[in-house]
Order: sequence, then structure tokens, then C-alpha cells
Amino acid sequence: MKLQVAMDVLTTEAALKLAAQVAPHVDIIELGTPLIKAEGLRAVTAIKAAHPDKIVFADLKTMDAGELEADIAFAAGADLVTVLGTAGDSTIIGAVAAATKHGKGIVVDLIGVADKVTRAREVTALGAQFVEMHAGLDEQAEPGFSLATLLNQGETAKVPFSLAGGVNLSTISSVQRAGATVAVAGGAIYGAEDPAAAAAALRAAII
Ligand SMILES: O=C(CO)[C@H](O)[C@H](O)COP(=O)(O)O
Repeated sequence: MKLQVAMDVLTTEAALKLAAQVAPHVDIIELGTPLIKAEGLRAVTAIKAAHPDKIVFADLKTMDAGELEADIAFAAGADLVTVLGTAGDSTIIGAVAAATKHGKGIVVDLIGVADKVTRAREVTALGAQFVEMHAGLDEQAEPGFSLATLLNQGETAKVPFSLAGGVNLSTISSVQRAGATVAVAGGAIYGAEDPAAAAAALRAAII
């Protein structure tokens, strides 16, 4: 299982600092949606230039104009770009076309999708590299939130998936047991006093 750091920071400077701290311990470096909204795709270019050996993930959460938005993110240096699972099939097909043109990949983020298992299978058939079983920051803050539902949906879908939803040291083993190809950790890394140590501990928990 690969480890992905989600950098939900707000400046390119902060992202470059965080990436330098954690890069030795992670496989995929994600630029979070707020970072890209604040700084634009220049942040993607800066991270890829600093870490050409890492998979750079641009969390665009595209909902329309799939081919155009994915194309500009790949041109800026992204290796993986997200499209929302709630988007229409034509948006996903367009984004996959851009990925094919660049030799890169599309990840379909299933945040907000009611039937994640069915949609995961549909978008995988459309050419997504993998889906993201995702409970966003707002959903995580809702009373009664539990990772268990997401883990179960990932296990049931039987397609390649990443899992994001407040993954931390106490849950990462269950993410691996559910069969995820990627565990995504944001707050557990960037919110730690020592992000490098937090990323190293998460990496060490993966067997
Ligand atoms: O995409 C996101 C929010 O929409 C986050 O980056 C993702 O949820 C991972 O962060 P965390 O581990 O803090 O939940």
C-alpha cells in the first residue's frame, strides 16, 4: 500500500516546506483543493520541480470541463488529477482522455456519492486509474462519523481504491486490511508537531 500526504495548507511556501519534510516517507504528494484554489496550478509546478521522483497529485475535484481542467493540471506537472464521482460520465471520459494524452492518470473522488460501490465500478470501467473512498473534512466533523463504512465500501467494490477520511496511526492498518492501494493522510501529518516523524510512523505501520 502506498502512502499519500494531503497538503491542506494555503501557500506554496508552506507546501514546499511540508513536502521537503515528508517526501522521504511518502509515495504521493497531494496538493489539496484549498491550496490549488489559493495559489493556482503554479503550486503544482513548484512541487513537481522540487520532487520530480514523487507522484504529484492535484486535488482539483473537477465537476465540469473534465478534459480542459485535467489537461491544464497535467501540463503544470501533475501525475494524478481528481474528478468528482458526482460529475457526469462525459466529464470523467473527457478527463481520462486528457490523462491518456499525457500518459498520466485520473482518480475519481467519491466524496458525497451515496452509492460509492456502484459508482466506483462505473468510473473504473470509464478509465479511472483508481477511485478515492473519501469522507471529507466536513463529513468527518459530523456526529457519529466512523471510518468503518468507508472501509466496507472499499472492500466491497473490488476495484482499486485509495481511502481518505482522517486516516491516522490508529486506523492505517485497517485501511491496509481493507485492501486499499493508497492510504491518504492529511491532518495526521500536517497537523502533527513533527510532520516528518508522523509520516515516518505512518509509513512504518504499513507492512
Ligand atoms: O481532500 C480532502 C478534503 O476534501 C483532504 O485532503 C482529505 O480528506 C485528506 O485529509 P484528512 O486526512 O485530514 O482527512
